[in-house]
Amino acid sequence: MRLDVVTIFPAFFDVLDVSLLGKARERGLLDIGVHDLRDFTHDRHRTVDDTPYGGGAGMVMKPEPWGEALDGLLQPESILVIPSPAGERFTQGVAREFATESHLVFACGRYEGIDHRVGEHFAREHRVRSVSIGDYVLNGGEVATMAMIEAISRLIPGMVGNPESIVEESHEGGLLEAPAYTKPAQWRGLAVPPVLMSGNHGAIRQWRADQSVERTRSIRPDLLP
Ligand SMILES: COc1ccc(Cn2ccc3ccc(-c4cc(N)[nH]n4)cc32)cc1
Repeated sequence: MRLDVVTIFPAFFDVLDVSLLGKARERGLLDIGVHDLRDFTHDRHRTVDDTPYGGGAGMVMKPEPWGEALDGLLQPESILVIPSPAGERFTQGVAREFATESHLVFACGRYEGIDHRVGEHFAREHRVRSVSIGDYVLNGGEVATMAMIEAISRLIPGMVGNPESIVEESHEGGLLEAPAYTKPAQWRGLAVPPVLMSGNHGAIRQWRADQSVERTRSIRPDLLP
C-alpha cells in the first residue's frame, strides 16, 4: 500500500519511521510519502491561508496550493481522505475498508479547514472521503491522519506478528474485547479469574465471549447489535 500525506507540518510525521510502521516500510509492506503543502505555493511568504468569505473567525486554507499538491499525487485508483470534525465517523469498519486500498492520500488541513471546493473538485474524478476520528475538535488533520494510518496499517497482512490477535480485539467483531491478564496470578490482593488458568479452552472461550458482551453493554451499549 502507498500512503501520501500533505501537511504544513511534515516533521510531525517523522515518527512514522519508528515502531511497527518503520519496520513495515523497511519490509516494503507500506510506502509512505510526506509532502509540505508550502512547496506548492509561489509567493515569497509561501501563503497557504486567507480570510473566510462571509466573514467569521480564523482563516481558511487556500484552494490553489492544495490543487497543485493533489494534482501531482492522485491516481485514478486513489482515495483522497480529508480529516474533518464534520466528516463521516472513522470506525474499525472504515479502517478495514481502507486497508484493502492500494493508494490513500491524506490532506491534513489546519486553521478552520480547507476551502470546500478542494474536496468538491477532486470528487469529480476521484473517491473523496471526509473523515472524523471522534466528536471533538483538534487543531488540524495531522493527529487524525496519524491515528488512521496506525489503525489501517496494522490490518495490512504481514504487519502484525500474530494475525490471530487482531480477530479478538475490541471493535473487530463489533464488541469490546474481554479483560486481559498475565502473571503473577495474585497481584496486590487481586486474583486472575480462575477459568483463565483452568486449561479448559471451551470454558475460556465462553467466558471471554460473555465478558465481551457484558463490557460492551456496560461501557458501549451503542455498539450492541
Ligand atoms: C469549523 O470549525 C473548525 C474546523 C476545523 C478546526 C481545526 N481543523 C483544521 C483542519 C482539521 C482537520 C481535522 C480536524 C478534526 C478531526 C476531528 N475528529 N476533530 N477535529 C480539525 C481540523 C477547528 C474548528
